[in-house]
Amino acid sequence: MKKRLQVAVAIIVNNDEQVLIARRHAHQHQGDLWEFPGGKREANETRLEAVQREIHEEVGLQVEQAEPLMQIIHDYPELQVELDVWLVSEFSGEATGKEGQPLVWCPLAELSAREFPAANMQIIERLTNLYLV
Ligand SMILES: Nc1nc2c([nH]c(=O)n2[C@H]2C[C@H](O)[C@@H](COP(=O)(O)OP(=O)(O)OP(=O)(O)O)O2)c(=O)[nH]1
Ligand SMILES: [Mg+2]
Repeated sequence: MKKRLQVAVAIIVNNDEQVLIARRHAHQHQGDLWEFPGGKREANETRLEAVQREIHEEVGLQVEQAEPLMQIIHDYPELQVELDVWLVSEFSGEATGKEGQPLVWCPLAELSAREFPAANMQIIERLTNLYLV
């Protein structure tokens, strides 16, 4: 059986319609690709707690309010991921790459020009429809 990871992912959009993206380190799974910040949910936490913790740990922001956007199950050759995607409508703090990862506030219209893991295709489509159509 392939391993399945439950991953909390945050779409953080600022007032200039830019989305926070981070570059995954080369040695990580899906390395060198861009991602929406997030990570694996721990056994003792809710989905919301997971996204709040991951965002604080990785980019130093406080998630004040978030709504579930979509869930994606995607099979990579080596593992399966379940992305639990949240739309963060309110946050505080200044984004910094707490794990040394490059961060970019990327204009929504330019997201599709970046390389993301295959599982992210649907997210980018959804965001394009939500904001740009
Ligand atoms: N964070 C994030 N992970 C993604 C995205 N798309 C995608 O396929 N993934 C995959 C890559 C990884 O297999 C998994 C996330 O794991 P992770 O490496 O971020 O987990 P983590 O933050 O808990 O990291 P670690 O403590 O294990 O180093 O989900 C995305 O947009 N954001
Ligand atoms: Mg992570």
